[in-house]
Amino acid sequence: MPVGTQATVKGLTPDELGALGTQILLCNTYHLYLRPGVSIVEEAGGLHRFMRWSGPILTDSGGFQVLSLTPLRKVTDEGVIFRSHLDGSEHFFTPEKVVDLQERLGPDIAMVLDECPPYPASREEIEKAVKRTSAWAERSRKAWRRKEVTFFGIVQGGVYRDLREKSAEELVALDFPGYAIGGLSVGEPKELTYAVLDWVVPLLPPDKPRYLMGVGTPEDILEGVARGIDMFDCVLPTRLGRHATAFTRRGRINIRRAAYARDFGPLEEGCQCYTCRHYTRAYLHHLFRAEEMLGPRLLTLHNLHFLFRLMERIREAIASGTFHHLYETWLQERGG
Ligand SMILES: CCCSCc1cc(N)cc2c(=O)[nH]c(N)nc12
Ligand SMILES: [Zn+2]
Repeated sequence: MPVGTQATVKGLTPDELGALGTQILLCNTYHLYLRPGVSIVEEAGGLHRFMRWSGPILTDSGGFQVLSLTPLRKVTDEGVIFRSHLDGSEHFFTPEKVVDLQERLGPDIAMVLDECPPYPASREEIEKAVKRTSAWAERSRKAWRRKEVTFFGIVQGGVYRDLREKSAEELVALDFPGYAIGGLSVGEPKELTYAVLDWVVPLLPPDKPRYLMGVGTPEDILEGVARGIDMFDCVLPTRLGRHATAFTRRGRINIRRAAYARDFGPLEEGCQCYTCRHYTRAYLHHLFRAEEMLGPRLLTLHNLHFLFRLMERIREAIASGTFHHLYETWLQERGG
């Protein structure tokens, strides 16, 4: 799921996103609440009309952004007091308010307000966050009115097995249509990320979607799928694309490097994306050196295509019962 935080996947049009095979876009309640404001999106007829994207949209609740973007904030059992990273104005998010904001934005899937502690965090901090996250999830479930918007619960619990199991059990008891695993991809070692998945996924309903928030690289996606994850979001393909870094089967390349100045091959041999079918590494190298707008756009197109193609191959492999072969060969090739 490409991240389009402020109602745009940076540099790409909805037509380009559709042509790539994008399934769901992510937008961010925290950012849209601050700018342009929910009322303007509501007056436009909701997010799909405002940004001219007719496909599915998922919005994050903003809890994570408040904790990561705004230094001045206070978390209480009632909700989160924070200051805007734009103008320092003070705001107060409660689970009920965040449900209302998202019902007015009108995504297809919305995340309830959760508390995602930083990594590392003490067991006491994690315990408090799990308690709040479950209480807020229950309040969100009760405040949910508009059924065209599907709310997912978010499991927290840091890297403590018993707290992860407690959080999962309390969220599952609230019977959400889908579940996210939060509190990961916050700087913890990869082995711990995967261990948490081994603990939590078996506790989630097998017939409902599982969404691993904030992940990830091609390797992380394979590891996540191997542990039962269905949905991923990540800023990597777009953010790396804007900073001249392209995904390839053999790892990442930074196209600004002098080595590519006279390299007249495609970014990746065999890649069928628009960028690889039309342009050479030398041209992309030039665009970035010249700081031309087209450079970031073309690398973003390639990176998103690369991840979508990987997911397509994963689906095909699962359907044909050969996923673990794909998993083994991909990770071996990458020395992963
Ligand atoms: C647009 C960004 C979507 S994912 C943001 C995110 C990323 C990561 N890594 C963790 C969390 C989390 O624990 N809770 C919430 N609400 N969001 C998280
Ligand atoms: Zn390509």
